[in-house]
Amino acid sequence: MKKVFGISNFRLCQQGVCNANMDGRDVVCVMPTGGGKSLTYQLPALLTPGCTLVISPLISLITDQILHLREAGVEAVMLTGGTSKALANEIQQRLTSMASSRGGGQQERDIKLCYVTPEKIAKSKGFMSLLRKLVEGGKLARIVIDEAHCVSQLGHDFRPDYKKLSALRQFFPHVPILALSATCPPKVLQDILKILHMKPVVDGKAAAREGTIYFSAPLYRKNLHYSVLPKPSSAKDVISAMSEYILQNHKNNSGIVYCLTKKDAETVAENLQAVSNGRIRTGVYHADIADAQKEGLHRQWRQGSVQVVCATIAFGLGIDKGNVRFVLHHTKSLDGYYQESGRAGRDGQDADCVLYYRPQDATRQSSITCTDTDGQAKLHDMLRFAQDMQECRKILFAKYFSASSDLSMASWTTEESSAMDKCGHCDNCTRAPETVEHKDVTVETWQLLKILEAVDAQGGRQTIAGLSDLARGLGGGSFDTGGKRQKVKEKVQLDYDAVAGGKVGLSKDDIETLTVQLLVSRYLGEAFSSTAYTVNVYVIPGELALRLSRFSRADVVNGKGPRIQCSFKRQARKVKATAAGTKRKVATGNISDEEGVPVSVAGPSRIRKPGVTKARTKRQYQEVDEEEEAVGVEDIDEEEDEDFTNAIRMIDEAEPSDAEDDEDRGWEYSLRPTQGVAKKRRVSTPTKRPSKKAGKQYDIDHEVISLSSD
Ligand SMILES: Nc1ncnc2c1ncn2[C@@H]1O[C@H](COP(=O)(O)OP(=O)(O)OP(=O)(O)O)[C@@H](O)[C@H]1O
Repeated sequence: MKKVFGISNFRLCQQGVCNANMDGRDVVCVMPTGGGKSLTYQLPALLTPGCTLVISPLISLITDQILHLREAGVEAVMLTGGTSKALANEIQQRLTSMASSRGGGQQERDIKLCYVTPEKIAKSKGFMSLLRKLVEGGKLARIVIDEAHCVSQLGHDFRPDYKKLSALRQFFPHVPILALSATCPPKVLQDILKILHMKPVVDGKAAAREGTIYFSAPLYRKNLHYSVLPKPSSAKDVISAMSEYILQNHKNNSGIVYCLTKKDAETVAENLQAVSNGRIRTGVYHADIADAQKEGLHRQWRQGSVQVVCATIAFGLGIDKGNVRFVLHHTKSLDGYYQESGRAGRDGQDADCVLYYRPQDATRQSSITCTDTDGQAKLHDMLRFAQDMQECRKILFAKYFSASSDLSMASWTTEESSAMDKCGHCDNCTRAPETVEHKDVTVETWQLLKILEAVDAQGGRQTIAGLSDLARGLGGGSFDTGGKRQKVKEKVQLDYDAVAGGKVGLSKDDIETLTVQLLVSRYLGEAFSSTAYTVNVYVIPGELALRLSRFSRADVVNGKGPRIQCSFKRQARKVKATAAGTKRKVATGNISDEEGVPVSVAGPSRIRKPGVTKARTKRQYQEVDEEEEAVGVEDIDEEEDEDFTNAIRMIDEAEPSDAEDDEDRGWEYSLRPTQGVAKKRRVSTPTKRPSKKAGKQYDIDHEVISLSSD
């Protein structure tokens, strides 16, 4: 370990996993991203005769591992769709000669680790035939399945070809399997065992000879400092904020900016470099970037000639660079935020994981996930997390994962602290008290509900931003009837006193923050209107609205009905946002300035009017290994072939149909670019009345309407 990998001590459960591996056991090992899973098979691979087969989901991940191993002088190879035919033939010849060589010892030229993508197992009969020869020659030491949660549809990264890995145990029943993952809730664990035909888990302390040993390490990484920063409304200002953040806090540090779409990644990379006058050197990484370019960028980033990689999710699994000091995110799912933040601080040193958020993100994301109930629930989890200015981020993650994935709270317990102990170093733990105002906003909530009821009664509807403006009396206090009842849209004057006992006395930002809180707590709901061009998101009274709106204003003022509390961000003296790149006080107190005065980790709270945005996103694994049949082994065993084809067919048939052709998985929503249309052009009038039920989709496909981000 010291000589080859330069590592002096084992981390977490590495030693146990290595030992179990050397004992030829089936093992499932769950360690956080960056925990050190690779060592758990790379070290045993060097210490046992034969070749260790590693199945890994992405070419980028494999390339990275090969790079490391070659640097360490380890005989490691990869066989993927991108491997040239000549090289593939050479590798296969080496493996074939290993298979036929006598004796159990090791030869100098033996391939110790062979990395493949799952497609190789699923589709290449020749390769399976070669594996069989290795097994017959006693030269297949173990099979490692990295990111093993990809076999399960219950996990967040299901990949159809992973399911076909069940053929491995069928064909090679005596080769030990090591399944590795960073996120593996109990249901997913059961799925992994079932699909890979691994034996049931046995007690690790008194492990019977047969059975899988399960190792898990705490998910909490204390060197990662989570924070949510306010995101400006215009794309240009977001770039400026990021540039400022990087130059102030991480001027000479490597980092990643995760973006929702490929286009976003390109724009952010270009603009970040431009806005910083070239001081921040950026690169772009997404599925459409050519492999050679990806490798080049990865190399430059590792060497430090590129400082920041602006990337989609494609730049993720297995990216191993120790000194990543910051990871910035646009709003996305909590799972994604957690997973991708794991790229930071893998060397154990402090790193910042920043989420840029503004309440208006609710609208953009909602328009993407409107047809997907699961997606909507996840969005609300994210909004709750982002808006929370009190609870420790570590505890929020622990609660979220234990609820959403049945991960036990104990997964967050470490030797030093329990899962429910505050981390003491996230933004909420270090927030200066004067930068947050906790307020009873029951009356304001009642007013908003009453205003929405009045708008709804006139057939109108309001976006988050529109409601905020209307509630404060902007635009002369009038609203559009929306043309849902009448053929022609009309402006109607809102009688504030009669409807809501006056205008709402909160700022625009505060109303937007409150609106999002009311959305996630179901006092408000969302309605979507799809047009040929976009999906618009409106707020409507939610399923709990009547609990409050049935009372009169006087009753509410006098304490009747539920009480609504909300936290609002307040302006504080501007300081460096977080401190992984600067001084950090990792303690229970607040961050202090030079004079010891507590200061905020939050930026300015003012949020400007949103511009036009496009709602498009695409999830994950664009980098699927397409070609597999091309790698030719001349002497394919026909009988084996047939068995193999049958086995794969049976697995295929057992799969639910929705997983079949889902190579570029996940959900996708595309939006045609919209111009800043100033005026509404009415083609016809929709006939349906809006429902008060949350989530109702209006049928206005035939209407052409003007578009804004909301
Ligand atoms: N015991 C150790 N001591 C010090 N550094 C270690 C140790 N084990 C692993 N590392 C280093 O930690 C980094 C992360 O390791 P590795 O890539 O194996 O993580 P991982 O668990 O596979 O993460 P991911 O899930 O993101 O792929 C590597 O740079 C590795 O060299």
